[in-house]
Amino acid sequence: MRTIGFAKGHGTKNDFVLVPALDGTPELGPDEVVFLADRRGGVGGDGVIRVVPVEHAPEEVRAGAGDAQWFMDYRNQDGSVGEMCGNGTRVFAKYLLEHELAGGDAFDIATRDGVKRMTVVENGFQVDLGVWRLAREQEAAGRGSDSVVQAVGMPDPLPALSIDMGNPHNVVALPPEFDLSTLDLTHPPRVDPVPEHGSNVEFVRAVGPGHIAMRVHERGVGETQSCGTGAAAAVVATWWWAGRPAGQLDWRVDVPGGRLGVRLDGEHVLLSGPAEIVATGTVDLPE
Ligand SMILES: N[C@@H](CCC[C@H](N)C(=O)O)C(=O)O
Repeated sequence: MRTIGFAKGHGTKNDFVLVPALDGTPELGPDEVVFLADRRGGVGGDGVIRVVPVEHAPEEVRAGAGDAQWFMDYRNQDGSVGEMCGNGTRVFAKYLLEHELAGGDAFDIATRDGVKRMTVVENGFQVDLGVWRLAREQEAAGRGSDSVVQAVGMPDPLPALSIDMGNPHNVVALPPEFDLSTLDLTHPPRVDPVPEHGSNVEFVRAVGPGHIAMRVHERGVGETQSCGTGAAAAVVATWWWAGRPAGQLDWRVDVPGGRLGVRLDGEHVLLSGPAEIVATGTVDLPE
């Protein structure tokens, strides 16, 4: 039996099991990730994050790590690898500071989507998520959308926009009067065309100027209380559909687990919000 240390944390209730791997171990296979993320038989979380010194990161991460000292090795609840996790970066940063593995008001962390700059801010952390991209620019520019999404509780399939935030998203806008709580996200939404590598899907409703509400169905997880890269994609899509207004660069995003801030800074997207570590302990991995 292998006994490992863990911490449990969340960012707007998008929750993670953090596993310190300070000498590069433990490695975790998909079954061990599924066990740790299991809310009944394991610790429980939307994802599992290993805290890995960059020198023990995979070669492709090390090559682009710059000055970053730590690699956020993120896995989804189903054991699959995710390139990026916006809420995860803040919880990871909180863990590093609490354990004096990082210091100061700003530092870099390495992810599978490159280096992310973390800054301590009043309500938690801000992360520079990097440059957003339309996944199918020509098609989106022509039609205003490039895919169609249908979920249980939506009267009809609706056009959506595929956005690359380092990981894949499809954002669908619902009418402002639509009650998001009527969606049934226990069933995965259908996205057409079917994304080659799967997709996170955001259901968005405008609340007011610079203010949206959303629910999200995450690839490899199911519905979560929050998704940082999803909030960023939702803002980008809403702003893009609105004709890219220069005066509307700061956004609030209400998610079931709380509120996130998103700032559009040139082509970069900055995400801010809280991060909490709520427990630490040890756990025995099954044989
Ligand atoms: N919750 C995350 C995104 C986690 C990864 C996602 N499920 C994927 O597979 O792309 C966030 O806060 O960004």
